Formats: sequence, structure tokens, C-alpha cells
Amino acid sequence: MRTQKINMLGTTTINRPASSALHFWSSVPKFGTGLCNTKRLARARIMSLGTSRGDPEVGLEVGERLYLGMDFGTSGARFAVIDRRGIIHAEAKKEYPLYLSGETYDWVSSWKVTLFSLLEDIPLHIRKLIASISIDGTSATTIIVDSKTGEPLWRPFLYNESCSDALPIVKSIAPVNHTVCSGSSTLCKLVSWWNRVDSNKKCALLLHQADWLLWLLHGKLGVSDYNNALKVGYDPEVDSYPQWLLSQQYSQVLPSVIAPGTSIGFLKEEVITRFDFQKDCVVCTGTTDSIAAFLAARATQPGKAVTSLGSTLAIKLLSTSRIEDARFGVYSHRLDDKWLVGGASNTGGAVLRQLFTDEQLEKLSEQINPLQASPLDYYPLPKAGERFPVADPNMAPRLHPRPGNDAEYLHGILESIARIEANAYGLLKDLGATQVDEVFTAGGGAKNEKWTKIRERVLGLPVSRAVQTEAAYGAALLALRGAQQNIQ
Ligand SMILES: Nc1ncnc2c1ncn2[C@@H]1O[C@H](COP(=O)(O)OP(=O)(O)O)[C@@H](O)[C@H]1O
Ligand SMILES: O=C(CO)[C@H](O)[C@H](O)COP(=O)(O)O
Repeated sequence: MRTQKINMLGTTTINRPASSALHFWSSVPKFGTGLCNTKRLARARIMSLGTSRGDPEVGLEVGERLYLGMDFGTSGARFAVIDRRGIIHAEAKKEYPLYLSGETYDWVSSWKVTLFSLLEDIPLHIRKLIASISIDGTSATTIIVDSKTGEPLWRPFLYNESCSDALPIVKSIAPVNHTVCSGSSTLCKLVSWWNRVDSNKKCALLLHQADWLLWLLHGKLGVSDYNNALKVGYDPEVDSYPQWLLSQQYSQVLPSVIAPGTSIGFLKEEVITRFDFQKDCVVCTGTTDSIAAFLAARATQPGKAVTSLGSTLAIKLLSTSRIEDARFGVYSHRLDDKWLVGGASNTGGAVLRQLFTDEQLEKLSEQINPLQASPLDYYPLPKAGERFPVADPNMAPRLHPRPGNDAEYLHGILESIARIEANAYGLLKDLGATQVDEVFTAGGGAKNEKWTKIRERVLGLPVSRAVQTEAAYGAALLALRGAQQNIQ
């Protein structure tokens, strides 16, 4: 298992952002990887490794605390530790160890091992200052667990798994084109499991990946957040499960739901002891990975959007209107008093990783002229199945004809993914969402400046790398908010 230490990100002068409709998110100053104040960074690093003696230079006051965010993405997990100003004091990432269990991977073991291994990677002096923790995970990644022990009763359903067998049943109970009316929805996964002859229904409880990981830390089974619970049918507008769902027999397995970044309780004693956390360290509800990436980007005005170019392409557009239409894989997550409209395509980095290493991507991208359109027309998918802006579980990948020159091939793939992104934003506009006027990029693809220029040309919009590109930073902001609410 490889732990890759990401360089400590620099800090810039504290920007007091203009007032914004998004409450908390605009109250934490923006820090970026931009003009790094190395002196301040160096002192921050010293401070975070020493005891907190307080230092006006980097803003750490005596006794000041830190906030831990963890992102469990598709290919690996990351953490970021920030202070109340948003300065990063430690971060790292780790690929999942893979354990084969018969024909399939034991993802639950991979996630659990990675969780505790990353906690070990946080320097002890920083761990001792952490006041709250939050975790984001891949959306609709579903684990059915024993409601008494928390142990999984079945293998997890991953975020992009489609349980089309359950779709007719789900469509028969849910409103037309509701978010759950997609084979990859959490509700389809639950119904598919419930209808299995060997499902142990008596003591079952449904959790999402982030919920289960957080449970390992706080020990209170059955708590989720209204972002993760959206795709099982939770209605974040009325803050409850709808009656058409509560009247189903399997509603007994649904978790309770509270807002993201809400304190659930203190760390379990065994976690405090094992990792030397403070006894007053709280664990807060999390969110999904693409929402955490949106939070990290600090976009606070309607019309701003974040495209997460990770293994998948997940789009989040801040909108004053709520849109949902399962025919196209479009749904709206709640963010305080606004809506994050979008969806997640299966195109993205996973296809690139099937064809090129990260080093090859860098080398080949250098040869691309982003201002020149590629004539190649692909629909890049890692395997059959697409969720958004086309919702078709049988959609086949299109990656041919392959030119002899790999740089040309990559150019065609990057441009084709950009066209999918442009179609997605056009669809959101046609469905009535606030018109996008600027796109920030998160995820591994955000580092590719040639791709950013291709996307800017294809989208016809300003496209830039988000100030913070890691979802773990967004999860740390949730932990910070949870700690501040806990004090009030
Ligand atoms: N230079 C690059 N250009 C485009 N994509 C890249 C580049 N480097 C890495 N990637 C892609 O980034 C993806 C990993 O991003 P990440 O946000 O870590 O994904 P996830 O969180 O979904 O696991 C990989 O699929 C990889 O192909
Ligand atoms: O693609 C994914 C994994 O990275 C998830 O589906 C992504 O989280 C999008 O889901 P949501 O919009 O609910 O956050």
C-alpha cells in the first residue's frame, strides 16, 4: 500500500470573501496553492509538528484546534487537516489495498484498512490537535449491515453498479422520473438485495460508504446525511423520507438522516486510545465525494459549477432551482438554502487509466495543441453503462478508430470527454437550472492544463483549476463547521 505525501499546500494572504448566500462556506477564507508564502508555510509546518504554542504569523493561537477531512474516492483515499482559517497542516493520499474474496474484491476490508492506516499517517502532534472529523464517500455506494454489530451482511454495491432488476419495482412506487428511478440508485440496490432469497432481512440496516466509515469512528449505528441519502429516496427539501417509501416493508432498514457536517458524537474510546486523539474530538456526518469537491472549490454564487475529473466525471452546478429527471440521470443535492444540480457520468479518469499511466498522460498532453479541435469522436467509458447525461446501463464505450499517434488519440479522448461535459451543462440549462457562467475543476484531471484549455474551448466558458482540488479539503470544511456548531 503506497502512501503518497502530497506537498504541503502553500497559504496566501487571508482573503475575506465577499458576503455570500452560502452562510458558513463563505466564512472560511480561501487559501490556495497559488502564491505560496513559504515563510508562513514553513512556520505552519513547524507549528503543526510542534506543540501548539501559538504563532501569530500562521494564525495558530495557543490551544487552537485542527479539523480532519477524509475522502474515500474510487481509486484511493486522502486526508486533509486544516485550521479554522482553512490553512492545510497535513495531507496525504493512499491507494486502496486490494483483497480478493473469491471472484470479487473485498472492498469493505480495503476501506477499513485504509481508514486506520491514514489515521496512523497523520503526525501525532497534529492528531492531538484535531477537534472534529468528517468523511466523504462515493455516492450510492451501499452496504447492508447487521443492525446490531455493523458487520456487512453482503458485499457492498459500488457507486456505479446498476441493479436494473429492481428498476420496474422502484418505478412502480416512486414519482415519475424521481432520482431513485435509475438502476444505479441506492434504492434499486436495496430492493435488489431485499428480493434475494438469501437476504437476512430481520436485522438489516442500510448504510452508505461514508456512513459506515464514520461509524467505525463514533460507534453509533444507523446515521447518514441528506446528501448520501438522496439516492435511497430521502427528500432534503422536506427533511424526511417520503410516504411512498416509508410505506414499503424495507423502509425498516433505512438510516436516520441529518445534515452534512453535523456532530454525531465523540470518537469511540478505542479510537481515542489507539491514535491518541483528544477525548473531546467529535465525528460529524459526511457527504458524497463530488459534493465535498464542490465545497473545497468554495464556489458560492449560483451559476458557478464544479466538474470533478476523477475516475468519473461528476458535475455540480449551484442553482436557485431544484431539478431532477432520472431519464437523463439529473438530480439535485441540497447545499444549505441552494441546490447542487448535476449528475455523474461514467466517463472520466477510469478510461484514461485503462489506456495510459499518469506519467504517459503528462508526456502525451505536452504534445497536444488545445486550441485545435480533434476530429476524433468517441464516447469514452471504462465498460458498458452510462449514468449522465445519458442514462443507459447498456451504453457501449466508443474508443475507435485509434490513430497511430498516441498524443492524437489522447487529444480525441480528452476532447470527447469535454463534449460530454458540454452536453451535460447544456442539458441542465434546458431542464431549467441556473445558467452556468464559470466552471472550476477538481479531481486528478484538474492538473492537466491542456485539458482545461480544451474544455474552455468546447464549453465556451471560463474554466480553471479549483483553489483546492481535493474533496478531502471539502470534508475538512464539514468537520470545521460541525465543530463550530458543537460549540454553539
Ligand atoms: N495529467 C492527467 N491528465 C488527465 N487525467 C489525469 C492526469 N493525472 C491523473 N489523471 C486521472 O485522475 C484520476 C484520479 O483522480 P482522482 O481524483 O484521484 O480520482 P478518484 O477520486 O475518482 O479516485 C485517474 O483516473 C487518472 O487517470
Ligand atoms: O461518480 C461517483 C464516484 O466518484 C459518484 O457517483 C459521485 O459522487 C456522484 O454522485 P453525487 O452527485 O451524488 O455526489
